[in-house]
Amino acid sequence: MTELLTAAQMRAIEQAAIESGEVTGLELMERAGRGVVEAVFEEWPELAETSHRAVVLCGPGNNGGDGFVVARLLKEWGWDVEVFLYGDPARLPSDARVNYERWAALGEVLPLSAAPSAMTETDLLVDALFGTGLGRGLSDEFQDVWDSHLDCIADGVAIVAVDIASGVCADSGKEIGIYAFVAELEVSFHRLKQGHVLGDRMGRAIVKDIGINTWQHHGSQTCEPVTLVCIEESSLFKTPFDHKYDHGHALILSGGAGKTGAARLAARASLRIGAGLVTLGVPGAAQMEVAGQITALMLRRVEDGDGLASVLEDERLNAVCLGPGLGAERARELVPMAVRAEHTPYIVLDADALTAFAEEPEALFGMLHEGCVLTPHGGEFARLFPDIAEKLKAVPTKGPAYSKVDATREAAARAGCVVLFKGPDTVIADPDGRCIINSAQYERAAPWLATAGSGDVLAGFITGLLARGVAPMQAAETAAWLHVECARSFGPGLIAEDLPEELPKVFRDLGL
Ligand SMILES: NC(=O)C1=CN([C@@H]2O[C@H](COP(=O)(O)OP(=O)(O)OC[C@H]3O[C@@H](n4cnc5c(N)ncnc54)[C@H](OP(=O)(O)O)[C@@H]3O)[C@@H](O)[C@H]2O)[C@H](O)CC1
Ligand SMILES: [K+]
Repeated sequence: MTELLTAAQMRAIEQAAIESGEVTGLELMERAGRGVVEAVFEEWPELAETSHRAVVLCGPGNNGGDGFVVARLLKEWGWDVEVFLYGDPARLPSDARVNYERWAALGEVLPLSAAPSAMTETDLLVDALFGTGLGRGLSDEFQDVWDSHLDCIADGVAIVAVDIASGVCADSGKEIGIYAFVAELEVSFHRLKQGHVLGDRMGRAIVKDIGINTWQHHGSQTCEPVTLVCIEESSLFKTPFDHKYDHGHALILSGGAGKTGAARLAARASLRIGAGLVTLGVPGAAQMEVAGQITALMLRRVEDGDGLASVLEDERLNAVCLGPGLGAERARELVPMAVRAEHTPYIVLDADALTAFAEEPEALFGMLHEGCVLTPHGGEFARLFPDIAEKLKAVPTKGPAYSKVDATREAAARAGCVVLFKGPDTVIADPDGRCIINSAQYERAAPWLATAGSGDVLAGFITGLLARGVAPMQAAETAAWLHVECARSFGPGLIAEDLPEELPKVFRDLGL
């Protein structure tokens, strides 16, 4: 399980490790600097072959301290290294100060204002200005250096950020202020921070171990760390002795004539992910249209709320999906029936089933229960949780900033069920605060997933897993992960119809 930490959690872990006597702060700083150099040579092997030039920008805290270690190690490697410091050396924290002195025995430290001219002729730029201690936006004093770093990017200079690019909030991934740096490579320590996978991050983040072995959970930390999705293949297995009813029966409600495509996509996805049976619930006017399009899927007429209530008396129907192509009016009538159905444990609400309650979200939340899963994209999220979306959208002036993790946790607590907030950084939270991120960034980037109907397929995947008896949180995370894997496996040219059809290949690759 890959944990992602906040700056406060990382500080608590570091503090606990130092207090336990396991390691000193100075040792951690040395390992951090060494990790950065190793990572640079792994990322750009040509830089390890001969000596080169480096410019190291150091800040006033321990991030700057790591920078002095990097400078010393590169110098010892035979490089030509120039170091620039923002701030007063006398005010550096003690470990950073020690490394400042160690560097000062080898070379000069110039003020940051002198850096731009050196930055025009470097092979490597090391951004060690600010890390997890970023408290506010960078002031105009940084403008020239920031402009020069843009020139470095344009010139193809290798740029590495120590921990995280300076000016980027480690908790939220948001840029604080206007002078946030960009780095091709970010080298974080012990664990990635939440900010490395939230937002539209550029570059690539990797983790270097700095020898902190124990997870010390501090009393001051109320939340367990967020993790990256980790799927359990065992929840997807079928045995030769299973009957189709052992894998549940999903009901996907469709909209009227001419609007049935989205529900059919969701239904196909539910079937492919392994629900034993999948039925489309359609109004009479759309029956012929749907009947002509389906084979393994079944069809039931669901005209209105009463019709749905009577269909749901069948206890074998254990998961219902409402939203894709449903239409707001039909959603307002059917959603209350579905969430209140006595024998139906699992409900997925997507698209129209969310938007239909934009005027009265509290009425919706009052009906929901722990078997429900909401799957909003950004727009739907803002309609249901306008105040939370407002906080998330606000331009931050200080760190740590309100993050998509904070927003999703707050939404799940308010709704009283699992909320899956879509994006390249899909965040999934349950009402207890458990939170997981499915990152489709870096090596898992899936740009072709942004296509019409892709969300309907995701809703169908979740519904299918719920029908199979997978618990809501795990169903949401497994579905989100498989959704990205299908897109990556198919590759360019992907359209939503391809996603369920790619699932057998993804399953085979998982060894199912
Ligand atoms: N956690 C670990 O295990 C290790 C972390 N290391 C490295 O240390 C940094 C975190 O160090 P820290 O000293 O806590 O924070 P920073 O270096 O990021 O920055 C703090 C100083 O910066 C000042 N600050 C903050 N924002 C601004 C700003 N916008 N403009 C100017 N100055 C700013 C802040 O001053 P204050 O006035 O706010 O108090 C501090 O002086 C972590 O990222 C790692 O790189 C270890 O070395 C290895 C182990
Ligand atoms: K940095």
